[in-house]
Amino acid sequence: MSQDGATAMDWKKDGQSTNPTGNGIGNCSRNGSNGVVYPPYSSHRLRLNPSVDHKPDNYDDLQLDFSPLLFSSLERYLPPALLNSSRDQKVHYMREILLRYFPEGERTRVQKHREYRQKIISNYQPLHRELYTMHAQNFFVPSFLKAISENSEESFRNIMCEPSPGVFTFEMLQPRFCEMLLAEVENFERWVRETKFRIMRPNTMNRFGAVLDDFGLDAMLEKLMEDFIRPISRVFFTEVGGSTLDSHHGFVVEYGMDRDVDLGFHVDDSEVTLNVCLGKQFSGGELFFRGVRCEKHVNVETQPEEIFDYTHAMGRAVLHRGRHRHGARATTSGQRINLLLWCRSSVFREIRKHQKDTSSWCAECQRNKKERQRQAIAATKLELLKRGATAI
Ligand SMILES: O=C(O)CCC(=O)C(=O)O
Ligand SMILES: [Fe+2]
Repeated sequence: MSQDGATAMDWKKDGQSTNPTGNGIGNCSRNGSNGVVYPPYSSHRLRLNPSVDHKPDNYDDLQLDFSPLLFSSLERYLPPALLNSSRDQKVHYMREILLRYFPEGERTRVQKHREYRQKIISNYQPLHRELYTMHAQNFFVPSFLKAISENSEESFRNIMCEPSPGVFTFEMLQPRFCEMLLAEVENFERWVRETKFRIMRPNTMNRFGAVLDDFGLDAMLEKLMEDFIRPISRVFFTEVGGSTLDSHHGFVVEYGMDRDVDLGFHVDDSEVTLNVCLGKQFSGGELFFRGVRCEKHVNVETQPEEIFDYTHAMGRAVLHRGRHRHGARATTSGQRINLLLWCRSSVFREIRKHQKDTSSWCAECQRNKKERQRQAIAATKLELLKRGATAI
């Protein structure tokens, strides 16, 4: 695939797709982008600040399509005139708002995915149960633990290299953890083969690999994001929602002779991506980076200073923005397995729908902005010179 045509790597979540295509410029998976029809525009609004003294109704006894707790929590944000109206009126008003954010098609898809996970979890026997809850001392190397506990830009910089702007690399996982996770993945794949269970692959560009969240590792990986990746992202990736990361997609990718060979040029469906090599023995498989781009500029040419290649090493992490265009070269011998954690911020995604200026992180937007400023200054100078000349 050409390195000036980056694919937006999607994350198929419905479990039914068996023919992923990584071709062409796709769209990131978001609310509203899956052919979902929104209810017509409505003037229903919530207040910015809650009425803290208001005691919300209880909705437990109603047959609702959203959690009763959601209604009780939302009630405090209703316009004051509605606070004392009937429960039915309030439900009607709040439901219409909720549907705008979480339409029916999306809810059905989430429900199906929940059932798919449940089916796996109730049948699959884990090999290493200690992987399923966060044991930081056993998982991470001491330098990483120290940097996280000190929780400052300085402590992070002490353990990190930034070989190219926005690409951070650091020692992270203990060899024993890597070995155990590899064994767990192998165990899961054996179970899949034996039971002929049809599993979903991690995204639209991988034919191999497994979604760790789907066989019980989601709680541990959520903790990994919240307690370890978010503090770092808060410092280095604030402008893409680094401090508000609130969901993740955790998976492994596998390359080798009887696996995927390489990975085309793409952007991830994430705000921040953590990529850690778990092993095993391999050659090749370098990651190549080619600059950060917004949707509009995803295929704009690479500047020489944006070219950066990275060689994976077991236990070493790479952290980058999801919109940092990248790909993986062919793994020429052996087998390479990497742990990927795509971290997302719902707040950032919501804000992005309304705020079009992406010059704080898209390198091309930044270049265009600087060029406009340069031209404006040049035009002002010329104007001043002309005025000076006519005044003489
Ligand atoms: O193979 C790799 O190391 C890169 C994987 C990757 O970029 C992805 O899965 O999003
Ligand atoms: Fe990626």
